[in-house]
Amino acid sequence: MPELAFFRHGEELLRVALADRTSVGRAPDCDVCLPDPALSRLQAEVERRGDGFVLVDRSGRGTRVGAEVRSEAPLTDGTEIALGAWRALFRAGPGGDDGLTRRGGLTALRAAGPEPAPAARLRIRERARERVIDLDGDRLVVGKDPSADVVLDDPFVSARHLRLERRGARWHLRDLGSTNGTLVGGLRVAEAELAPGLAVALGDSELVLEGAARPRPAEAAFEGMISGAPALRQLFELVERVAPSDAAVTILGETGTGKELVARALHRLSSRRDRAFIPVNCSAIAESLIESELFGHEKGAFSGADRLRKGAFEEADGGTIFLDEIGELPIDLQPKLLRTLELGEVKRVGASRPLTVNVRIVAATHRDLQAQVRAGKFREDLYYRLCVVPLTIPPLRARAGDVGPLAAHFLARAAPRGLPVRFSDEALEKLSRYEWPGNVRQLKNVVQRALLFRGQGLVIPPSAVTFEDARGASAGAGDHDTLFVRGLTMEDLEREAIRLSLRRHRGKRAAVVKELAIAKSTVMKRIAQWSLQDEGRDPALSLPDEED
Ligand SMILES: Nc1ncnc2c1ncn2[C@@H]1O[C@H](COP(=O)(O)OP(=O)(O)OP(=O)(O)O)[C@@H](O)[C@H]1O
Repeated sequence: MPELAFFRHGEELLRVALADRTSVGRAPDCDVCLPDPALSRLQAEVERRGDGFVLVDRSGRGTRVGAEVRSEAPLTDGTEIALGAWRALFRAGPGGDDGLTRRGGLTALRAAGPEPAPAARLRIRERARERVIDLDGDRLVVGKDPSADVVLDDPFVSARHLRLERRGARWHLRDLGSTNGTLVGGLRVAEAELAPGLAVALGDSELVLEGAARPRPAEAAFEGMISGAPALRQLFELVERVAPSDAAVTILGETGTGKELVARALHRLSSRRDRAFIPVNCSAIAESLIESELFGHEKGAFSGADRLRKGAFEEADGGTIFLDEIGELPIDLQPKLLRTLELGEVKRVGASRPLTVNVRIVAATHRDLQAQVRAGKFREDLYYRLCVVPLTIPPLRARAGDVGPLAAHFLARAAPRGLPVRFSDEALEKLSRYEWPGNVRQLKNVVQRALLFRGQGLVIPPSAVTFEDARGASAGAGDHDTLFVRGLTMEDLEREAIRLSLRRHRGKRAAVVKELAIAKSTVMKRIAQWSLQDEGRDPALSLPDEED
């Protein structure tokens, strides 16, 4: 179910499931009341529109969504909303019945059957009295009425004030329309997931959940990344450790292993998280344009440069630049990048003076960079500057056990709303025997195709699981501009064409419309239909219509 997760000082304090309309503001009658003087009484509302959610500012001053202050903004998975000292993160749909659950800061595989619920207790503070009860059942009502499961002798508590409900290993609370409201961590809430240790205030009384599963703050940063494999979990821990520093990180791994997801997690876990994350794919830009793409150009610097253009480094100032496919960076440009790394300076093409920038560099490559150095294609000094912290993502074939959970995850995301499709045991077997040259990206494509090929049934047979030729639809190095058509439907092709174009143009819809010569309304419709909103851009800064 779509939800907003609320963070204060980096700690996730509560989650609120989104109804058709959820109000957020300072006033006590908001669904989520944030007692923050920087906010209006009614700051914003999150409204369901069609299949998606939109944030509508009600303060008249705009609400910060991602990097910009907006009066209205569609929300995509991972979009951040700044609310005074609070941050809210929109999650389109947390792992539910796809066999996955989040634990220990990461999305982790549930071994078999439902996640065992840790023994939870409820500490009840009522004026001078304090007691602790075990939460044995699945739900209980708290109120003044003698029929309530927990009866409070408090004149400011309503007869049936709130309900606590267990969902898997977690506890949710719902205010039952109480007169004086329910406050969690100082927020007035209608419905929220409870973090253990956090006080729930009702009237003059307080409830504290103890001993239940606690979501860790880093969880949001790895949003969308699935793994039960020990190697990947160790990597996640390393990411958490190096993220706060400004050290240059290079992520090594085959194509489609999730290098960009890790780069985004590094950014989200750093103090730069509220600034820009700018991805640049060095293999997707013509060699003649890379310098201006990275460093910008002055007006008139070359023919066609009819206006000044800031480069990616300037755009990323204060934030993070992600140099994907760094192994493809032309050798003659490498000294310029080295200079930027050493001095924090960039010089626009055609400029006489450099500019100072403060950018954290995260690079990635599927190539063996050391071999590139030996072959004279990559400068050794640049290699050492970039690889201060090398992070290696193992290929999918080396992560036994990840294929099943990932397939279930992608299936749940791709299946029409509420359709309980699943892979047959034979289909799963076929998936787990495959070598996955295109790694997780290829698996995602295979799952989407299997869904289309399954016919009418709810159980996907092995015949619907088809693989592309050895290189795969997206499996080759630097093949973002190439489509392999064998086994693809027209719909697959259209989706891939739009997806690749979005990646090439860093998510800019107007550029996609121009490049593909498709009507803007069609492009927007397809992006929504196939959930491509995040392609080519940082979801946290996702502002779909703004730049067009
Ligand atoms: N562990 C994971 N859990 C869920 N999705 C994943 C995971 N790893 C990768 N993906 C998905 O696989 C696709 C490829 O990931 P990503 O673009 O980060 O790979 P990459 O290594 O940067 O690829 P390339 O080298 O081709 O740029 C994306 O759709 C991403 O969301």
